[in-house]
Amino acid sequence: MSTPVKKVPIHLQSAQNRLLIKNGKVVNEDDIVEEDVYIEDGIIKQLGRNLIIPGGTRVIDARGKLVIPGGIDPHTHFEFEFMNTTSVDDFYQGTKAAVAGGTTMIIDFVLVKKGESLLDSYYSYRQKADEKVCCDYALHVIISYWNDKVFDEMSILCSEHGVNSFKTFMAYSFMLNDSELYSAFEACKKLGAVAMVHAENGSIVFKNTEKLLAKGVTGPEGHELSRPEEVEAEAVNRACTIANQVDCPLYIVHVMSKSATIALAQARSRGVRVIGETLAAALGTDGSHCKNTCFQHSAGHVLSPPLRSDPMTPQYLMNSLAQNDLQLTGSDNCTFNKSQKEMGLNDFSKIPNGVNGVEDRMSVIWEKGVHSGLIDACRFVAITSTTAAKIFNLYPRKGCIALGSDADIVIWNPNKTRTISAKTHHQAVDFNIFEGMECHGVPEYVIVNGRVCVDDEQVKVVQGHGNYIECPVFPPFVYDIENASKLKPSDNGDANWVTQPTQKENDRKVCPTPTLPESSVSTPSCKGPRPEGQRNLQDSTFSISEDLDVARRACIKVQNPPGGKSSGFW
Ligand SMILES: NC(=O)NCCC(=O)O
Ligand SMILES: [Zn+2]
Repeated sequence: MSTPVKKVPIHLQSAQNRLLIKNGKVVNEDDIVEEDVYIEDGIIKQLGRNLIIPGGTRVIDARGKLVIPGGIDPHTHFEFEFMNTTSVDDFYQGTKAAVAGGTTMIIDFVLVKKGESLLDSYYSYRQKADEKVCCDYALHVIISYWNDKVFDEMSILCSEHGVNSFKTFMAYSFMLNDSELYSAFEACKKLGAVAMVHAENGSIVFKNTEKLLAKGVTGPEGHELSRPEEVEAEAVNRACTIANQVDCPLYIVHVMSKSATIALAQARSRGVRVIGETLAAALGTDGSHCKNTCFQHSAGHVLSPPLRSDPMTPQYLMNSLAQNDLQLTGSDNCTFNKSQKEMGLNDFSKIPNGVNGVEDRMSVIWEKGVHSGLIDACRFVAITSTTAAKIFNLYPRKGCIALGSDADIVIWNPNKTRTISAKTHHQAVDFNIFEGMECHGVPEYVIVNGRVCVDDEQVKVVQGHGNYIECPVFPPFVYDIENASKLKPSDNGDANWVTQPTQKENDRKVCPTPTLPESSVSTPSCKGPRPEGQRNLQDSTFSISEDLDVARRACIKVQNPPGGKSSGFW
């Protein structure tokens, strides 16, 4: 006989799904507004001061803190079968770590082995991920070979499965040649999908590797020697040329060097529609690990393209993000334990490529970008969340704090610090490339689809809480720039595209007509019966008193945040 579950009265059931974030500064990519955020059933339902909210709502006081859109990491490789092994962060541990660090959505890559079906590979990823993910996720699909059937399957993935992006490789054994890249980009253009590319000249890497090994260079230092900056920059330039020939917008993953950034910026200035992503790894570490004589340490930093030995690279990349020469950041989280890295003990080309970053990306970018004064909080939001949402056609559902948007929100305390360590991180991997880095900026609360999954720094994720998110084709921000620039989140909670409101309408949204003081409409308790074994998800302390005048005074829209406004991505 199964255990009976007590029924909860309907009004108490929904109280568990209500949340009010009070007194914080809401940061979007284009402004900072002092306003409260009311969430119900996973959706942002009200914004402003002195909101009328139902009794029993949990209240989180965000005074002195920033309320930002949850991070979107557009580049992870969880349980990725690669270089004769499998990455150790799976969809549970990987998304748990993501949430712990303030990322509320990830986009992973479906590995399609040469000759295998794209659809079958997609189904197998869905099967692996759906039951494990702690936050929402979407999927890019890898194109590792080319023929007509590949196009047919791409088309089905786009029309029936919400895939709107395909990644090609110019390196590794599954790289495409130029004519295959041409066909793959042409296909993306036809389908309205985002073409993505890993840009390194794989043929040169192969020849260099042979030469280095023959000369007896077998240690991890051989990794960067075999893939120097110009090998990355050449591929960036070639990929831009091919994409431009077929008039296909292009997304270059993990731009890791000055030379590659310059090649990308030059292409952009010629009018090529190319988007550049860089990594937390490249912004937070430099190539100094190459000089380390400890194999584990050096091998732990091996990824492709490599971290660069030029120590100015991280700052150069951050400046490029500030100036919009690069547009967004990912982690490329693809983690291997020390024992797996040892597969390359006698041959650097056998060290599984990949590092961590999904948990620490937000903190590292805050530290190196905002705390160091190179970017403002708005640009931080753009490069960690909003731009990814726009590119993959999820905006304004994701990537912003607006009426009708998903309640994927982080309460960010810029005054707290934490020190990164493999001993305390939530990832499965036994190494952390940011070990010992002190970061200002701590995600104190992380709300995923309306549920508090980091609660006063305590991680309380639920396996399977995340959903697969379908990404529609033809993202306006990639394919229809003129119209996209007129679009913004709706004012009525519909999360649909609407034209820009007038300033008056905007002010109304920001400062709704003051109503009764909150203390007179809220119930100072949310405790009540709940089903056996089920916690009230939104239980917490409740602040009763709030002075109306203070609340009114606090309703200030910051039009020009310090450090300047952030810009668009073309
Ligand atoms: N980047 C890396 O070294 N590993 C993951 C696979 C890839 O994206 O190249
Ligand atoms: Zn990758």
